[in-house]
Amino acid sequence: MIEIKDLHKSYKMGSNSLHVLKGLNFSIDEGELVAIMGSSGSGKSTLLNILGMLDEADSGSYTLDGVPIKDLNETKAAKYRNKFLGFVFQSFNLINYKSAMENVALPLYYQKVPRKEREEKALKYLAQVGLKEWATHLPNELSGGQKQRVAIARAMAAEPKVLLADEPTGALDSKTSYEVMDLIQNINDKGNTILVVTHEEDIAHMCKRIVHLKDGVIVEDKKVEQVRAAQYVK
Ligand SMILES: Nc1ncnc2c1ncn2[C@@H]1O[C@H](COP(=O)(O)OP(=O)(O)OP(=O)(O)O)[C@@H](O)[C@H]1O
Repeated sequence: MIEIKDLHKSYKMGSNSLHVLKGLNFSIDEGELVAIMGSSGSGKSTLLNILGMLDEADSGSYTLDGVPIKDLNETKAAKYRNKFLGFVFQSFNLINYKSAMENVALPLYYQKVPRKEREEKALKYLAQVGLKEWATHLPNELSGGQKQRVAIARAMAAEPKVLLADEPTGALDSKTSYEVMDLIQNINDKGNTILVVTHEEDIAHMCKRIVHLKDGVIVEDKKVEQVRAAQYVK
């Protein structure tokens, strides 16, 4: 599903350059649930932004579902991104003046899905994250965990093959974090490929594989022998 080879990324800072990703290699198969771990500044978000086609590497290759990303022009890249990738962020990124249902329906609006169909779909995805009865509520009437579940429903409504989650539990207490990870494990069980950036060990151990970044290089890439079921950690 995802293959990167010798990926490099630097940021220019005046006359200096900060080499953030230093030749990363890995491949991720369809249906994997992978944690990307590392301390602050190790390059996790930079990597996720490149995988999410929100940023480009300086060199190396990135192939998504068999297509080399470099070969796509801007329009094709945007279409490809919308089709294949869903995003979840630490700060939820919901639109405050839109209801939970309208937030979930938003990607469908951009896909030009007719109104009735997108409302039905939005309700279906809200129901899947256990929030159907909250459909008409605004984000500020929801708890942090509920907001993140709306954000996950919104990402899933576009039916992406790959879900990229950047610190999805970073703003949540432990109990709520586990509820969100339980949802992520359930979505993965249905076949979606999911990458979760985290710096929390216990969250990483709820994934099936951990890729550990340090100073822009992969220092460890291991299968989790006993994946923790988030459902039972309360
Ligand atoms: N747009 C940018 N311009 C300049 N430097 C940047 C930019 N984005 C990130 N950096 C720097 O690149 C390094 C890696 O940042 P990145 O956000 O990828 O790390 P991270 O592992 O996700 O960190 P955190 O856990 O704190 O979010 C950091 O030193 C950061 O300051």
